Amino acid sequence: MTALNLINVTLQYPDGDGVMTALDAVNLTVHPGQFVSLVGPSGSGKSSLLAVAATLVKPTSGLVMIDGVDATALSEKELASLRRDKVGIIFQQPNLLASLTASEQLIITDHLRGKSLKAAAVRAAELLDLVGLADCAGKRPHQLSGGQRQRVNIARALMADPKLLLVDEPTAALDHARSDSIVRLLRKVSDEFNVATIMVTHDTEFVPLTDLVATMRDGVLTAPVPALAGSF
Ligand SMILES: Nc1ncnc2c1ncn2[C@@H]1O[C@H](COP(=O)(O)OP(=O)(O)OP(=O)(O)O)[C@@H](O)[C@H]1O
Repeated sequence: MTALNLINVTLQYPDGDGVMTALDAVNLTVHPGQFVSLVGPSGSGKSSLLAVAATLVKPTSGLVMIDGVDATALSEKELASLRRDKVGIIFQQPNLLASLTASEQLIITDHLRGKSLKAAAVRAAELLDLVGLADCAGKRPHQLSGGQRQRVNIARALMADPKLLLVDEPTAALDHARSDSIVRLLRKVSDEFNVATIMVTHDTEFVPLTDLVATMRDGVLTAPVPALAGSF
């Protein structure tokens, strides 16, 4: 079973009298445990691809298969539960709730899914430990560094045990050392959780930590190639 399969996906926006093609017949297959870098110039369609894969934006045409389910055939309600159960989304800015502790940020997501508070608290503690924040469980966002907040963000995205992790510029707000450790953490998460991860990045130096790299240009995606140093 593939975690994500985009088949001939085209996304167009109205643009004056015509249309702007943000995604042009994009095909992409990502298997469980694969870590894919998505690179390309500004405005080439990377965020559009993530939004379509996250089922937040419906493509103009084509299929979006997540864990074997065709998301383009689902109702809004079915899509919301597919997203909640199968997709973890990590944006550049963590968007943590200012009044909640690190642990509560995680617990609340599981509680909203109908899990018991006790089970959610156990899972939250495990995940905070995994991301290296066992000592920070009781801290609120303003007591954490930028890198620590991004780690909470990653842990929160893992609460549902997603099949697909979509990560948009996770290192954009971080210095080099913190960026490196965040990408290494995502590598570890992909391996240990067998989750398919797509990371949009401008930092091509971190691409070799991933398995494959795909390049976007004017809405067209090149087939992914092995992400070896110097290969892209
Ligand atoms: N909601 C929208 N309405 C109209 N056009 C849009 C919309 N969202 C994106 N676009 C256009 O689609 C194209 C692709 O944008 P997108 O944000 O996906 O690129 P990107 O590669 O992620 O760029 P960046 O690296 O700057 O974030 C751009 O020309 C953008 O202006």
